[in-house]
Amino acid sequence: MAELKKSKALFEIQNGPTFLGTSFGAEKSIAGEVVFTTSLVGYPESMTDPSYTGQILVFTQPLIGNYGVPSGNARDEFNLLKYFESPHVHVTGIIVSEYSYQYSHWTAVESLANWCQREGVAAITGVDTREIVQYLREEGSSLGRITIDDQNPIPYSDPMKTNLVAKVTTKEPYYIKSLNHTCTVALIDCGVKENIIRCLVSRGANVVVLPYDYKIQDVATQFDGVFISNGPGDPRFCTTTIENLKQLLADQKSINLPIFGICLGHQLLALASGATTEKLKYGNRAHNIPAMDLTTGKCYITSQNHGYAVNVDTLPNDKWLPYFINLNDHSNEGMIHKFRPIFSTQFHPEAKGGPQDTEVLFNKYFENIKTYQKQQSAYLKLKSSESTIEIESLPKERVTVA
Ligand SMILES: NC(=O)CC[C@H](N)C(=O)O
Repeated sequence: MAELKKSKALFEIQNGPTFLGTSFGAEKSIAGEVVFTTSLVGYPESMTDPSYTGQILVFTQPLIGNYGVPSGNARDEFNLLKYFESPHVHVTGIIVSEYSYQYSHWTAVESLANWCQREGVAAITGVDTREIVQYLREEGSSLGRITIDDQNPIPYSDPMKTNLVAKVTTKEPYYIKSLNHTCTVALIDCGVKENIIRCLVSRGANVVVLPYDYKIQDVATQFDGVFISNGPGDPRFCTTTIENLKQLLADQKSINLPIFGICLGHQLLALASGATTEKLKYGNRAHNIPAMDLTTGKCYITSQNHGYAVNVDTLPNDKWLPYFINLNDHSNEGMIHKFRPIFSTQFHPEAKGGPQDTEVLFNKYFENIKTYQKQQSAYLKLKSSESTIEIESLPKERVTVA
């Protein structure tokens, strides 16, 4: 392992407090939106989750780095990344109270410091993360920056004012094959986590991953289901996806098509249905957030990472019902269509990290798919697309360069 240069680093919150600490990541000054997570483990998963693009992530867990970082090259039986949620780190910087200079884990191949340096991610240790989080909870998510040593500070900038999804979506469609194929799903990639794809292929779906702005409405009837992924930023910037989804929802040919959306996917589906979204004061980022299923009264402990939420009062109630509610702040956690096989959640049923209690929602999606397939074989003629994708010839992994 390379000797770690322990430069001084300054963390500043715009119009807020400043903290002097020690850099253990890339010697690169950065800026972004400061958010915090109260998750106890899972820093490799969180940092490679594309939904964190443009953000500086504060870990409230005081000791970070003690289990190192697993291999970003390891792949599972579906050729999906085994330990990461995408090939690269998406946070611009991380803030920890105490970085563990020693690490130990059977999957670790390098230290968190090494990884941050290779990935160009700023990292600062030796600051009071309790004080930072108290500030953010009072004042709300804020802009911040990390300045290394005597480098010039870079200007504060708000990543939420840009279309971040365009940055992280696959540049071309690609195709992941299941080992026990029963159906084919089109996944709209707004910054998809690897474990979402795994949850689909391991249940029997061949998954065609499409760029966020792909005209899904033109090809939807070629598939047994549509899935809308998680992703970074303000959902209202994803105008092309919202417009495409509007057209998909309005298309009579797709009236029985199962649709499932997670996190940003939920917000986009809500916007396409006529609802509005709002920015939460400081968001929900944790692995232990209680969400109640309003159709059963059952409560689940869920994995979350979001800064925006659907305004439940704006859901058109002739068609939609709120599905889950957050039992901490009572924000909306999902919606379900009254007559069609469509539902979505604000939390992450695929977890990684976090509890897998709500993974059963993928089973529900597959039940909807099975029903749809039966209907389709009865009315085979309906299943005609205006255009079709030559699935077998698509690349077999995420396309990261245009
Ligand atoms: N994980 C996600 O998909 C996040 C959705 C959205 N970017 C938000 O912050 O609310």
